[in-house]
Amino acid sequence: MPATGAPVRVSAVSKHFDNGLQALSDVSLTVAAGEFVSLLGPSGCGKTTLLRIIAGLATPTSGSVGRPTGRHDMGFVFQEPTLMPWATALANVELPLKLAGLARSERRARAEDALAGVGLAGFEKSYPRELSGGMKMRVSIARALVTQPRLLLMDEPFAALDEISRHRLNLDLLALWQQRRFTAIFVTHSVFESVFLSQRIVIMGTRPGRIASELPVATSHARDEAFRTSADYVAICRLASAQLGQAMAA
Ligand SMILES: Nc1ncnc2c1ncn2[C@@H]1O[C@H](COP(=O)(O)OP(=O)(O)OP(=O)(O)O)[C@@H](O)[C@H]1O
Repeated sequence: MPATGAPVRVSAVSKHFDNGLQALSDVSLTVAAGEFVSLLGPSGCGKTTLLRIIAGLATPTSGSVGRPTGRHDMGFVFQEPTLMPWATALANVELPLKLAGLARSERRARAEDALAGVGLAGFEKSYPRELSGGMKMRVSIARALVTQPRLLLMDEPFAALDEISRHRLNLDLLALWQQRRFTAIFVTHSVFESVFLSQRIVIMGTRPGRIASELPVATSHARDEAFRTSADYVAICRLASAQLGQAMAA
């Protein structure tokens, strides 16, 4: 039985780098257990810095973060799939379980399940060089989900993919989220992607990086391909674009 999502609370976080640059100013954000939230903003507004602070990969200069603390509670997907080129898809997905000391037979079974969950059954023995960009990203997602994390952090995971692959991965990610209900925080530059995927969009502005506004994606439309051409989608994209424009102008 997969674990359910865990809440995240970011309280008054600021971040100054050693070179004097202030990347984040007084950021507070609560993400409910099982919620899907996008961080949307222009380049340099501190999205990655905020995600790294939430992940515990960077420390805030002031403020605090509450997140699940178990060893396997968090999965991370980066823009680059960061796979080991010398290892098969299966071995790549097994890695977190191997590091955790799971027995070979169990980790193999769980990694096979995770690969099947992202539509890659039959590709267990493939090497990264034999896979398309979209398939490599699927392996990366399977590796992040193989420990059944309660929180999945994603930093522009689909930005380097062609539009068709990106749309397909959007749908597959949503299907995984609907099955497992992990909490998801998704960084993107794309208004369209943020509206398609999330329940709430947190819009960030620059100089210094901060939260400018929040927009609930209020729709009862199913998140399928038809949503992309629905009146709700178009209206919410328009609102998100306007708020992003305001955040960048402020
Ligand atoms: N280690 C660091 N030292 C100094 N400045 C940094 C460091 N890491 C990031 N920055 C700066 O902090 C600011 C925020 O960077 P960050 O990568 O979080 O933004 P972002 O919104 O994720 O941008 P992008 O969308 O381009 O990835 C930028 O001005 C960046 O140059």
